[in-house]
Amino acid sequence: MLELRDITAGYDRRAPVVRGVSLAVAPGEAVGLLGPSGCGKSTLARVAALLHRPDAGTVVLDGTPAHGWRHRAPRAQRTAFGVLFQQPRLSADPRLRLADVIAEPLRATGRKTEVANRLGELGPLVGLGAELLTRRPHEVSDGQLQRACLARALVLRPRWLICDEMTAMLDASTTAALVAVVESYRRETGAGLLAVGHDRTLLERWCDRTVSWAALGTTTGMPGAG
Ligand SMILES: Nc1ncnc2c1ncn2[C@@H]1O[C@H](COP(=O)(O)OP(=O)(O)OP(=O)(O)O)[C@@H](O)[C@H]1O
Repeated sequence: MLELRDITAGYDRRAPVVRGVSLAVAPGEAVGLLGPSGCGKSTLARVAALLHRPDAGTVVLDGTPAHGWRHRAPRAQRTAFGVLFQQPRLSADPRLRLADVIAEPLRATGRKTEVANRLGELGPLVGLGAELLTRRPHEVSDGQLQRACLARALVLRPRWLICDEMTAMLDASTTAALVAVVESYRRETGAGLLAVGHDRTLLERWCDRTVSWAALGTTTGMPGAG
């Protein structure tokens, strides 16, 4: 179970963007979080993935409260998450070939020996052929780069996927392809999903249940901003 308990978070302690929000995702469950631009969804998604320390509240992973954030999170907790962001160009090192973007988490956790195998599995799964895997981010489209970022998110076989507007800049067919990859991974592994976005149709079709930001708690959300 991934539990967010009474989370308050933001960038200025005097004016948090997330206030007293609670949300739980059961193992294998897909939860959509729907809200307007600027309300704080991404901030909450980053808290859930242990990438942003909340000002107050607790993230509980399978009964164990998280204490460290980012690189200070225990490896077992950090690697339990695969995270996919809206803008792949901000999250992929521009100097790396796509194969190395995908393999980065394996190398960072001392699992170099698995690189060739995992690339052989994940490249075809996300629709990236051998030639594309040799290119750098500036030599591929946003959709191709997002496919690589999805493969990177899956490479350590996470128990939880956090997708923050992962398809916002993609066309309908790439969106469908990436959602299908996530769903086949979840069927195979039983991973849970928190998908954040503002596209109600997509989230309702994709997820077991969809909650709206307004129903989650008291926030200082700024509808229409951002
Ligand atoms: N690094 C930051 N420093 C300061 N303020 C930030 C930072 N990141 C986000 N914010 C502010 O926090 C608020 C919530 O941002 P957040 O990205 O969580 O919203 P969101 O609901 O995901 O929006 P969108 O759908 O537009 O991505 C916004 O008002 C935003 O300007």
